[in-house]
Amino acid sequence: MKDASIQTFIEGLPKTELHLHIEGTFEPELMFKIAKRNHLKIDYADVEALKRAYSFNNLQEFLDIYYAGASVLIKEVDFYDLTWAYLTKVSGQNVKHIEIFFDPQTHTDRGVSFETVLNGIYKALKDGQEQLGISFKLIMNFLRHLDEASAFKTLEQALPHKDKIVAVGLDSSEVGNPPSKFKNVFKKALEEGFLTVAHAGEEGPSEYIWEALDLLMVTRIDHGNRCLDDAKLVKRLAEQQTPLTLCPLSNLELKVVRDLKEHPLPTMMAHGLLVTINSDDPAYFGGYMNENYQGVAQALNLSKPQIATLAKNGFKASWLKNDEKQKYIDEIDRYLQKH
Ligand code: HPA
Ligand SMILES: [Zn+2]
Repeated sequence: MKDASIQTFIEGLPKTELHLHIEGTFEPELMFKIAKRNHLKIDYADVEALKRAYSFNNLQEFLDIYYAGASVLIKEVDFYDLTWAYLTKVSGQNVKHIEIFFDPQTHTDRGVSFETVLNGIYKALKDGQEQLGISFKLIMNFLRHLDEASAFKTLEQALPHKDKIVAVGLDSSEVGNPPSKFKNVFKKALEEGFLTVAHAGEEGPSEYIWEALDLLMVTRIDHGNRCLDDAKLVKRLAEQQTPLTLCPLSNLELKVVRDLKEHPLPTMMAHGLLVTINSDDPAYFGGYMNENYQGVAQALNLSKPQIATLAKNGFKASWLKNDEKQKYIDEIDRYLQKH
């Protein structure tokens, strides 16, 4: 049974989203609509058949379906509609600030121009800021299963758009593609003034988290579950308050955890780590922000103060200015007192 008061508490809480792949918000209904208007075929007969395929044993099985889905995005308006659908969804969940990923190589490798992708996403984000009051930062991810030369080419394409892209990150197939593979391109990105983040320790070992910190100079670790294998690493992350962007429902669906009751979140909180809740690829993993909070709150029996701490961590871990962070943190404290 869901605790109604916890659910209502989560729904009303001001929230951030710091780990979200915009291509992972592609709902089957919209996918079929866009495929149709682009005269493209999807391998599944209908929405229901496609949804039945969303059953994964690991990250790679998910990625294969995720890249196939993204392949019907062709025009700027497609990227706009994708992003706008996400924004309207999370606007209804009281999400106030987002720092989200896009994967240019998924599209440029199919012949879609970098600007088509970027402009569609960016225009929707601007409209979302004006019409829905959601502030945003945009992060460009390199696909780690491709080589560093391809990442360099992508970085070159981003250089005229520093006004729109604030950071670079690293995603896709983790095991066998360590952060060190991309140290030169991240060095160049840092010299160009981009912030850096990286997926590390989702399926890959704790060594990859060390590499992300020491070679890619990341300001946040995306996932980071495996840090708990290494006490020295946990100490470092806690001392530096390096944020971890956790994604509970993603971890469950990709079998990173067997059950949400076994999620490492409480252990991480007990170690003083700055952990945040995020949705990763909500169209594929069965839930947006409220559902991710609700999932861990219920499975781990979290209290309202603990849930409020997670929401405050989201603002602390963001790249908002300090006074903006404080404004939301104060708002959450007042909200907690009233509820
Ligand atoms: O969870 C993820 N991990 C790695 N790459 C990804 N690309 C989309 N989602 C993910
Ligand atoms: Zn991710």
